[in-house]
Amino acid sequence: MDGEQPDTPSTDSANVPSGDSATDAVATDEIDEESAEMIRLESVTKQFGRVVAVEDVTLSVYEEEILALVGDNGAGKSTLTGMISGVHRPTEGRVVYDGEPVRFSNPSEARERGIETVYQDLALMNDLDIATNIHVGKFPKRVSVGPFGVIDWERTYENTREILDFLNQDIRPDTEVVFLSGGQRQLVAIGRALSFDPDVFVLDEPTSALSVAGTELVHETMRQLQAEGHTQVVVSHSLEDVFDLADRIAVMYRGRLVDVVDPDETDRETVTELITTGSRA
Ligand SMILES: Nc1ncnc2c1ncn2[C@@H]1O[C@H](COP(=O)(O)OP(=O)(O)OP(=O)(O)O)[C@@H](O)[C@H]1O
Repeated sequence: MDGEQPDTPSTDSANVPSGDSATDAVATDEIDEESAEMIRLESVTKQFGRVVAVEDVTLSVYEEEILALVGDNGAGKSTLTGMISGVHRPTEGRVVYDGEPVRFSNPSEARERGIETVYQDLALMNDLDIATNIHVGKFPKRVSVGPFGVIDWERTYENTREILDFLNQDIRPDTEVVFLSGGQRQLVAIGRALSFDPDVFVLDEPTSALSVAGTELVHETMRQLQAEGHTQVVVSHSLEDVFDLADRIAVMYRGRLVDVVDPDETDRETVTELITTGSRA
């Protein structure tokens, strides 16, 4: 807020909040020096009027990693991811994407650069089929006269078949979404994001409403996205999710980033403590 933080932290300090040497030791040790930095949030602050939703957060996201963002209600997770996905602009600080400072005005600009967000409320249209849900707003068109064009349904269904194949779903593209399980619906939402061919996925609570089987389906897909080279930032309330999936866990508390931990070297009690008190016991 007061600009005391340097604008450009060193690579070592780019993953951790300042002022906690124990934290620094954990967070820097686990970074693979070969990993390329995909996103760097540099001292970002976001204020809504008098509310400081995010305060002076510095955090890097590395290529092909799954970074989980956890924190209590109102901790600032959505606001932070919103600054990556173009929903919010930082009040202070900056976002560096693929080595270049960016200032997205809206999610479309982030999408153009390869950042795609999958929201928790899927907003799928139940009575329409999978292909339509995936392509709505961007149907492939056949050559036509005038501004409207004619939808190329053959390509629409072919594209959808390819996406469903990638997702290992043996479902017809013309299946109405109402007939799908919760997990499959979430995969359709991921499939829609996938159709933009992004480098980075920002996933907001992707399994919060799902059964155990649905959760596993989404986890498998996220692992597959990772294997295909995608970078993922996932907001989650579920420590089970986070410990199962994440390469690193970033913990927010009252707008601040309080720690970045390696799930293989941390237990759930420690992360719960960080979420609820902002520090380790
Ligand atoms: N558009 C907004 N206008 C005003 N205040 C906002 C706005 N968006 C978020 N806030 C406030 O900023 C703070 C952080 O909210 P945010 O939604 O980022 O937290 P969160 O960790 O995602 O919470 P949750 O887990 O409940 O979704 C909260 O105090 C919230 O009320």
